[in-house]
Amino acid sequence: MRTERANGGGQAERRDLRVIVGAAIIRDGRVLACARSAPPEVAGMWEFPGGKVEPGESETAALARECAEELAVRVEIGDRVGRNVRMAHGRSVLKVYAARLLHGDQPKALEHSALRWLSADELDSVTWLPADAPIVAALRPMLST
Ligand SMILES: Nc1nc2c([nH]c(=O)n2[C@H]2C[C@H](O)[C@@H](COP(=O)(O)OP(=O)(O)OP(=O)(O)O)O2)c(=O)[nH]1
Repeated sequence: MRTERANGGGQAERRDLRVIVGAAIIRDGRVLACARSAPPEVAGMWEFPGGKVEPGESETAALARECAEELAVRVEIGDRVGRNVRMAHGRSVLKVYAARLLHGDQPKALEHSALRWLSADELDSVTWLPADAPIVAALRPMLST
């Protein structure tokens, strides 16, 4: 039988659901997009920095950890961007949060093949991972032109 629990929003969520968090890091009206370097099926496609939330880890802690590991930056996590996006036949969910860089840190592509700061007009200039489409749409009005 499927085990369910109430999450903060009061909705039922599967206990075995894998949560993947992403950071929409915004600076001067642009968002940081990152090109995946692996695996081969998605290499060259663009995403928000982030990754899987580890057991017992909060979503914001996971984001801070992933941004440090992938980009060598410290971030402040803000509001959610867009909705929960179900992936992998419903076994995982992508949640993206707005974020800003702290202490003047400059992102370095430690795990990605490229980084780009995109304005609202440039959001469609890269090929995002398919699950990111509704997030990118929600992000557009948040980037000043
Ligand atoms: N980080 C990130 N992952 C995304 C996005 N969109 C999207 O579909 N994904 C998918 C790609 C992967 O299947 C999964 C994230 O897994 P990952 O392999 O990057 O996670 P991780 O850093 O924890 O990796 P690992 O420790 O397991 O190697 O979520 C996005 O915008 N950001």
